[in-house]
Amino acid sequence: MDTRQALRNQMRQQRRQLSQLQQQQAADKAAQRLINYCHEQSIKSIALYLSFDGELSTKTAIQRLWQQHINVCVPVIHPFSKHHLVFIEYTPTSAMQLNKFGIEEPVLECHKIVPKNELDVIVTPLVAFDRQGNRLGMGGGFYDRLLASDDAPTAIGYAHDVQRLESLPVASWDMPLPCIITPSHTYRF
Ligand SMILES: Nc1nc2c(c(=O)[nH]1)N(C=O)[C@@H](CNc1ccc(C(=O)N[C@@H](CCC(=O)O)C(=O)O)cc1)CN2
Ligand SMILES: Nc1ncnc2c1ncn2[C@@H]1O[C@H](COP(=O)(O)OP(=O)(O)OP(=O)(O)O)[C@@H](O)[C@H]1O
Repeated sequence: MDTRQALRNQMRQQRRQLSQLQQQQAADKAAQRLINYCHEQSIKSIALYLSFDGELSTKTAIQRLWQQHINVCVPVIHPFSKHHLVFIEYTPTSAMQLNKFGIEEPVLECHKIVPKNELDVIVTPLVAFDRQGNRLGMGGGFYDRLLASDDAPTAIGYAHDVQRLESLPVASWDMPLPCIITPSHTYRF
């Protein structure tokens, strides 16, 4: 198994071991940091992910973004373009289903698709990050592909503190992040 895959397994296990209480407290603290970031950057439209596999929960953040009338979108796995995502408007009344990975996503309705260049920021999930802002994801290359195009908006990371490492093995296609929010820090790179 290569180093990146070994690291993924190890870091995914770490975040899954956090208790429900730790998860809840982490989600609340990170949400406050994300709201501050959105105010500072005058964000009106934001993409987040819907958490699974011990990821830092976005639930509190999404509730608060809705209260502030910021448009929230979440990724849906593209039905036929392999390893691509589309972003769909997400509201308290969205009809939901599970995708092939067991992650919640809104039912894909074309008129709810938001082109990525209409988003002010994309909050990416990650498995690990390092002191330079490098990001290791689940291994599908979904976010790397998305962020490689010229019209992609700023992407920031959202993760537990335990997902931080000194340094990550970097691949040529990896897109480093300018900002990563954890429950206890807002890192700028
Ligand atoms: N919450 C969330 N949503 C997301 C992502 C994410 O990382 N987090 N993704 C970010 O890219 C995309 C999904 N990417 C994924 C890539 C691999 C696996 C996964 O569980 N792989 C299994 C093997 C599964 C299989 O082959 O059927 C594994 O590694 O154990 C899950 C999601 C889109 N949505
Ligand atoms: N911009 C791109 N264009 C085409 N293929 C890409 C691009 N970026 C990554 N890939 C491919 O995607 C695969 C997975 O990449 P990688 O292991 O870096 O994913 P990841 O960052 O962990 O996952 P994700 O971005 O989904 O969270 C690699 O085999 C790589 O070749």
